[in-house]
Amino acid sequence: MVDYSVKGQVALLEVNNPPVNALSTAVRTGLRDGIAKASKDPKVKAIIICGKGQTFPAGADIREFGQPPRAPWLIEVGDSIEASLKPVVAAIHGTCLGGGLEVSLFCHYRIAVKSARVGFPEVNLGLLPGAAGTQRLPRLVGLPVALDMITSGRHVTALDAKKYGILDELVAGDLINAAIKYAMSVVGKPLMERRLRYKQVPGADKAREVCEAAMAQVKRKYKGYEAPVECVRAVRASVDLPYADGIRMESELFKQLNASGQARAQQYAFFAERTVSRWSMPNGSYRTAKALPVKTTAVLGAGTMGTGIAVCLLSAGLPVILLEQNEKLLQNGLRTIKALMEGSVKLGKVPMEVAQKATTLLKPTLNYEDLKDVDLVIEAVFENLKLKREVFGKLDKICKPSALLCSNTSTLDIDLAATSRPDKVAGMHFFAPAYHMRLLENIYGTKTSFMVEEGANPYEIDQIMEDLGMPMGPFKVRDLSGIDIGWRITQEVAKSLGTTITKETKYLGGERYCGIGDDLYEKGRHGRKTGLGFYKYEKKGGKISTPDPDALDIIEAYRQRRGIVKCKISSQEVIERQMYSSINEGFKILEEGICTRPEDIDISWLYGFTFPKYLGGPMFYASRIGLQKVYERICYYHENFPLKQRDCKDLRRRGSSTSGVYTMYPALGVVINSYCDMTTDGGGWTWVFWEVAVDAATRCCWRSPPFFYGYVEVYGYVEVCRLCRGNDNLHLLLSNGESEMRFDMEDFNNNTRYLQYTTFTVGNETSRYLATLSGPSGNVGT
Ligand SMILES: CCC/C=C/C(=O)SCCNC(=O)CCNC(=O)[C@H](O)C(C)(C)COP(=O)([O-])OP(=O)([O-])OC[C@H]1O[C@@H](n2cnc3c(N)ncnc32)[C@H](O)[C@@H]1OP(=O)([O-])[O-]
Repeated sequence: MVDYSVKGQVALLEVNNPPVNALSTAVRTGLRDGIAKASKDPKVKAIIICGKGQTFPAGADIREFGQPPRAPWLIEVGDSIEASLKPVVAAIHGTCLGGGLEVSLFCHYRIAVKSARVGFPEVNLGLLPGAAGTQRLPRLVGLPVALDMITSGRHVTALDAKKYGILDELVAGDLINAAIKYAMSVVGKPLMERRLRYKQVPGADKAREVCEAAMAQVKRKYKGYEAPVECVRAVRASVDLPYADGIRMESELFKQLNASGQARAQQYAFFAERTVSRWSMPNGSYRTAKALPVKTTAVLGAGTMGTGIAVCLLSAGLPVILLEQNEKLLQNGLRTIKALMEGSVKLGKVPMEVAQKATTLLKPTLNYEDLKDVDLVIEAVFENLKLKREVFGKLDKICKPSALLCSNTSTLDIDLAATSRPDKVAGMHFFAPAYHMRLLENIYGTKTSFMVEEGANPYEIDQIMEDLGMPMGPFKVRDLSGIDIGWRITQEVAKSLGTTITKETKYLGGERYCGIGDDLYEKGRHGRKTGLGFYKYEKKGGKISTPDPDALDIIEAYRQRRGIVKCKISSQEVIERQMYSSINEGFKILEEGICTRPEDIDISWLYGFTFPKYLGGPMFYASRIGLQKVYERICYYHENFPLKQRDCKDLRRRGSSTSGVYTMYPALGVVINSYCDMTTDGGGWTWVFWEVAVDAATRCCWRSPPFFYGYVEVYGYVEVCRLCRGNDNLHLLLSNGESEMRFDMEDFNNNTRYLQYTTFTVGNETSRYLATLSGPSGNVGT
């Protein structure tokens, strides 16, 4: 894991743990032993620590966080590096992150290539740098930079890192040769002043103001997140306490965070994000699919979504033809794109050169003929089926046969596009703002406005959801995406059902219908674009929202017209009704096979709706609350606030049976009672092989992802079972949310079948656990 060699008078410790050289137990051991060996070798005058392959260590091995910690601790390894009597140089390339950056801060010198990046991303995993990073970085760069880096988790370029004083030198050409030369140049120089533990934090006299301002900022910016708050506390200790006490405090705070549900959720989100990229469908998977080349694109419609999508494509360096139906709309769209590009440059999201190039890549047109050679067309016209069908008809005639014809529709059936090339037609639903959100997906939202109908205030609902960590409440989102868009969608839905919406419509397609949006629409309150929606804005297209008594009057008039008696809805109920209906919908999506893994749903929420990562996503959140409890509350809401037109009084009874109960809420109940399947990853490995016996009934709820790790809920006894592939073996992790049990499967590398049969105790209940593994050459067994 750490390759040791001596080049002339320099010992080279090369971390060799692909893919990212994570600081696993074996790597930590290798570094400790390498330093000891080099220290004893009289030929060696200096030591270099670097990474083999693509990067310097990118951090601790995240997969080890859920396991009992194993020595040597990173901080002990670091202490031995710092104590070395021979100079130690960190030679950095790739990403030097988290524990990797901590290792480099124990070194006496740090040099890097220009393309390298450094950072402390622990905060994104619900943690803080726990191997002296919070005590050593401030000593090197001062509080403001340290606080910014540690609380934001951002990656810093090598150029900036040199400016801040993190790096001593940037080198060009071969890194190892440059490092050897550099190491020899520092031999004999005093090391004491290079040992950060002995330094004072620069600007310590301003510590109080700086830390208080940072604390206020993280509380505002990262509402609900624990880690940024503890990061500030730990950094402050670098000034308030002697080094050793600061380290102790850092360690305490690290342990506290690591044991919290938030860290677990954020680490789950990290791996879930990687899991969902390994998609698989009946006719192929990420392994077999070949990407179609897209060199030229076109966007139809220069409204809010069309311009956003154009900015997204231009920012990726793709040429875009923007088509509109008349010159006025086209010019409006061009102005919007220019303003959005300028805004993105100001926010540092798009480099200036990219924005400048975008002006040459954008071609406006009113003529469909100009689209004949493009590889990809994204239609973003009004949500009107007739119009969309017309557009697709034209595109089908004009565009080359290989062109992909995509629709940004959020609601219409893509199969209705009616072209001669259905295999080249797809839905491509961007989330607003399209140039900012990382998700291209479609998961249906919540049923919030029911609550407003019953008496809740939209501003309170938004505040509650924002306090939970959502960047925008659901009503601000509706104003952003356009109340007129929602209105058009429901008109189309009604049309497709052969009906029309009136002031009295209470159900549409058998589901409860809320007409508050229609009333706002009729008053010209179309959201941000008109300066009025649920909120009032400082101008048309403005961003500063303020509650508007006129909107509340419209809502109250609506209630009176409908004879609805206003009732009080508590914060807890707002959260439950928002979250649980989404969770229920998530289980329905799994049950219907639209998604195969809970991670797919969670990632859609994390990136589509900016769901707070510290909760992990709605499905993960459900697992933490406990499915039994979630299910009971769903039953309660279903009985008291039915979303469907028909009677649902017998839900509780039916929900406990395995026969399908497909009304709005009970999907969860159905999935609770399903069994976990065996699956294969398409590459010859079989991964899911468990059966958990809980008395007579086996109750698993989540299907395991067909890849290297997954989660399975075992109702009533164990919360999470996780199958992980470590670097050199396979293990299974069982957890009840507080403690975890690990089962190693050491025969994995020998491709032999392995049977593990054991008993374990969780919450005073003893269950039997049986797991069987087969390698590529074996058969699946149970
Ligand atoms: C007390 C000590 C305190 C220290 C705390 C820390 O250091 S906290 C840590 C602080 N560090 C961080 O938070 C850095 C987290 N990592 C990253 O941000 C990115 O991975 C990257 C920028 C390093 C590379 O991006 P990229 O797009 O080139 O690649 P990619 O993202 O697709 O990953 C490739 C594979 O590597 C895997 N893997 C990655 N990192 C780790 C890890 N640390 N561990 C284990 N595994 C890790 C990843 O799961 C994936 O595996 P898969 O799915 O193929 O089986």
